Amino acid sequence: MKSLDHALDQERRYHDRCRTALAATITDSTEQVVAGEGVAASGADAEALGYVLRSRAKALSEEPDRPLFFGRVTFDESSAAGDHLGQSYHIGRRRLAEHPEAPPLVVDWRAPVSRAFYQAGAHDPKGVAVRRRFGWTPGSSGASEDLSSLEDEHLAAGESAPSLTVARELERPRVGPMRDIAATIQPEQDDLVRAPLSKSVCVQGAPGTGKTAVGLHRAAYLLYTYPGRVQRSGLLIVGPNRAFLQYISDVLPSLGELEVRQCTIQDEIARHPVRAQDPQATALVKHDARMAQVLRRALYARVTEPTSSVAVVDGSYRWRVSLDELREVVAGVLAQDAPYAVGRERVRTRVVNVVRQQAERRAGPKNNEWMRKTGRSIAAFVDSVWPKVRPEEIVAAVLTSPTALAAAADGRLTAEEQKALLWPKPPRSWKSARWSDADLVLIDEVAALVERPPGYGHVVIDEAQDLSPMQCRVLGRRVDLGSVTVLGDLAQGTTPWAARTWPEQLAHLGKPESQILSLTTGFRVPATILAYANRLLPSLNVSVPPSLSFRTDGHLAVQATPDLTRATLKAVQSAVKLPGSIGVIAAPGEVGRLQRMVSAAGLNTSPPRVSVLPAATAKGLEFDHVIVVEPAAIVEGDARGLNHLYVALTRAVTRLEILHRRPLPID
Ligand SMILES: Nc1ncnc2c1ncn2[C@@H]1O[C@H](COP(=O)(O)OP(=O)(O)OP(=O)(O)O)[C@@H](O)[C@H]1O
Repeated sequence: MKSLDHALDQERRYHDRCRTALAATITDSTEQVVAGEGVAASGADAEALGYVLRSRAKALSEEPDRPLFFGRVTFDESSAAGDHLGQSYHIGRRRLAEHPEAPPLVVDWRAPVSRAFYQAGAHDPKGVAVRRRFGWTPGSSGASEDLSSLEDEHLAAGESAPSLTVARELERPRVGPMRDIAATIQPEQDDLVRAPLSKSVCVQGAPGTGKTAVGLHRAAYLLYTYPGRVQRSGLLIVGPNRAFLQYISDVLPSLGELEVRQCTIQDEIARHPVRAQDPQATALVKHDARMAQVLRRALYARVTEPTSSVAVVDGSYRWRVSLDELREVVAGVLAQDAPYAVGRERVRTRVVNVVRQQAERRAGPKNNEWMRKTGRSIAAFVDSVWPKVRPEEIVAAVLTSPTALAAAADGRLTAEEQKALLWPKPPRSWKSARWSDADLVLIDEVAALVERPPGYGHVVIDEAQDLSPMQCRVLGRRVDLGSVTVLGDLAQGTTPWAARTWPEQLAHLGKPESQILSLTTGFRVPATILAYANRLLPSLNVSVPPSLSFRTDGHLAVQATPDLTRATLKAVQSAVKLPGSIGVIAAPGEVGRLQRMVSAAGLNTSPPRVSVLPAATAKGLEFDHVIVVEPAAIVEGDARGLNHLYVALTRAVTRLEILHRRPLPID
């Protein structure tokens, strides 16, 4: 006991030293902003240097006050310890040193040396003699006295026991947004987080296995490990909805990464406001991969064969390009399969070149100005064979004109599917069209055929099972040359087009080479609740590896009641007496009424602890207490109703209460 107290005291003193170093770093960075502007060679350099220093000072000062390390590894004298023989390192969310050249007091969790902290085990200690985990008072703002416990594993001596610190962290009540898991990343998660930038991975993971956490930590890892490449090419995180983005919004900033774009797929393609909603039959056709071919045909139907030769007046000369030559030019450019806008310019350039050859034979070399002028003089010809188009115009034509649609969709869509696509009341022109969500996906498809969109170096896609083939294409073309981290669970597919297999989804994303891996240890849902939810799996028509829960705690109650409203109110009233967040999940039609009831009963605390929501919105979120109201109503009226219920049941961190009046749709 005495030696433990002594060790704790030593570590608290070390933490004091780290705090002093951090305070000095913040002061230094702020001073450097001023000094940096003075030392730069030119105004532009000063601007650039000032920007870097200001960003660093801002990032440091915006970091929350919190403990500066969470772990420590001490290497042994074996060859497995490599360069770190006998060394000891504290590990935290950011590197800390007393001055830039000094050895670090704390190493960043993403540094190569930290890997041993996450990966070492008694079966393979990786040169680690002792792994130490620190226990801090929950919510600590980093006062050294808050260091309340430490736990040592003597790995080299073959000692291995489940960590109490990790278990405590997993069982902590969840209030507010998602937390980072840098202190407790598990080995199978760490492998995914640290996969090289060039590698595309697809993670199939049961509810609560940490897919979202892994995706966010992978983003932070890539930014740290490949700073130039990733920042230059850009990193994008795509989530299913606003509530989810809000929920995850604190994780990257808490890991020191403030500037990553996190958005929904709708945000990424929001060229117009969404002002219409498609019937499901229509949306299903619009989201089908065959629409890509239909739209391509519709776009290239605008390209027509030249019908007469072209004459160019050039001072006293008159040059001619024959019909055969023009046809050859257009056919040649079409065969190159370049983006539509590039093709249009190539037609112009090639015709100009034909004219130039004639002109140079007769009148000597021609300069760029001559080329530009000649290009302008054949504008009418270019417009006639390869007209300028707006993507909206092409989509509107397909949705308005049965003949244009039939020509583009012949052999691809059935007559019934074509009928489902046509607008019941077409707008006067595309400019006054009321676009739906799916229409924006179609517009993006055409826009990318016209001109390639700028891409990202890496895209992390969460809840990827829910993307339609056409949405996959939206993201795929934005990461054409980069890599992806695809995260999802086929069993949680709730959209009408949700994927049934990963290879299919990856093909739509244009990343068929991605390695498919699974996470099978659940960190959210306690074993009893998971076992109950898993009874739905055989009915979900997907093949997913079984998962096991890390958590043995938890409480499950299933209650039949004649009065659902009263029972829900009572359940919420009892839940608010316990710590943690509360989620009431019900059929969409019931949500408004239950929300009003919760407000009327004065159960809305500030910050709010009770959320009433449908399963689709609860996706990706978690609550300490979940109250699922009338499972039969959640299931009915939706082809993926059982998947919605599976999502609802697997949001619970500690307690799940199921209230029902009708028979349960669970065997
Ligand atoms: N290694 C870990 N240490 C501590 N907490 C963890 C760890 N891995 C996951 N968690 C926690 O488990 C919970 C579930 O994680 P997460 O939301 O990332 O899972 P998921 O697989 O995306 O779930 P779902 O499919 O249901 O959306 C979160 O609270 C997360 O912080």
